[in-house]
Amino acid sequence: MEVLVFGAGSLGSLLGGLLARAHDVTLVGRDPHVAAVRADGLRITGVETLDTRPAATTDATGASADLALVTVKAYDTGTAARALATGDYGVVCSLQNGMGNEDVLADAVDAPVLAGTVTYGAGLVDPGHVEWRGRGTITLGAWRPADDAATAERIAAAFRAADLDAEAVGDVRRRLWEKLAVNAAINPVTALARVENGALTEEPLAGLARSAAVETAGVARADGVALADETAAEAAATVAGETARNRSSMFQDVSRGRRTEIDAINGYVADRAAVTDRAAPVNRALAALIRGWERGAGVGRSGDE
Ligand SMILES: NC(=O)C1=CN([C@@H]2O[C@H](COP(=O)(O)OP(=O)(O)OC[C@H]3O[C@@H](n4cnc5c(N)ncnc54)[C@H](O)[C@@H]3O)[C@@H](O)[C@H]2O)C=CC1
Ligand SMILES: CC(C)(CO)C(=O)C(=O)O
Repeated sequence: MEVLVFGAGSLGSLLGGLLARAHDVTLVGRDPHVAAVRADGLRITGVETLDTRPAATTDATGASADLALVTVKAYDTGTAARALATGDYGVVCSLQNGMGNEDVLADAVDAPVLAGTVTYGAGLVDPGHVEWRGRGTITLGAWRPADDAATAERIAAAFRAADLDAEAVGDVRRRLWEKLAVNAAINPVTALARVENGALTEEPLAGLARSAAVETAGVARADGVALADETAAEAAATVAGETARNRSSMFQDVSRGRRTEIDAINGYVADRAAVTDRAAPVNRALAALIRGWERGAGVGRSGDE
């Protein structure tokens, strides 16, 4: 299968490098990483060590592939969608955190759209070198009713052919909302308190994280997705415990003075709450605090706004 990975950062480089074991992969990213991959190939270390040679480019204009995976940060999805719209793809699949990405892609591209959640962990350590930080699962599903479920099965099988753990599911919207509840609970709280994920398993932060997750579940239900309060709260608590020594991606972004994915996480929950006439004071406050930090830090909002 020809696979184009749009967003060759941490996750895109890991998945692209692993997929290159079985497929014809092109990474779309930025220099100096792309230049390093073109010159010397892509090195994966960590869980396994692997040297691969996917193709790499900084410009996807007019490209084509059987599958386009989208692995940019959520604030870059609009740019990715516009670039993909100039090409020809059999399927487009978002593997990003947060909500709203699939709708942006579906509005732009003339192809079936899949949504996915990923629990693999990755970090770009140097140009041409990605660290594989944790095994996980890729869960895929058709985004719109018109996006055939058999397509999700076929793409999950393509991941498995490259020895990745992947499954197709019929309830991908619920899976995305559950992951959203986890991220809404863990990411801003750890970023603001500057603590590892494990700090959310006890007070004084456990109650705050739980409130964010439960509130997200209520908004999901108002949006037509059956996510119980306790399922969301338990998912957040379980992930915080299982990733106790991790710094969440938002904590890492804030520590490095980089823009966060707050708009697609707590910001999305607060926006959907407003549309459905619900209050979401916890998510709204967390979003305001992180946006306030971004503004104070002068973190660029040059992406899609
Ligand atoms: N890193 C991880 O372990 C995981 C990340 N995720 C999610 O995956 C998404 C990506 O995360 P990361 O890989 O950590 O971010 P990242 O910032 O490391 O990678 C994104 C890459 O996309 C590139 N990019 C953005 N716009 C581009 C454009 N127009 N043309 C070419 N390249 C472009 C950036 O240069 C960057 O290298 C996020 O939504 C994140 O929440 C989900 C699960 C695990
Ligand atoms: C699940 C969690 C919270 C793990 O750190 C994550 O997805 C993130 O950091 O963005």
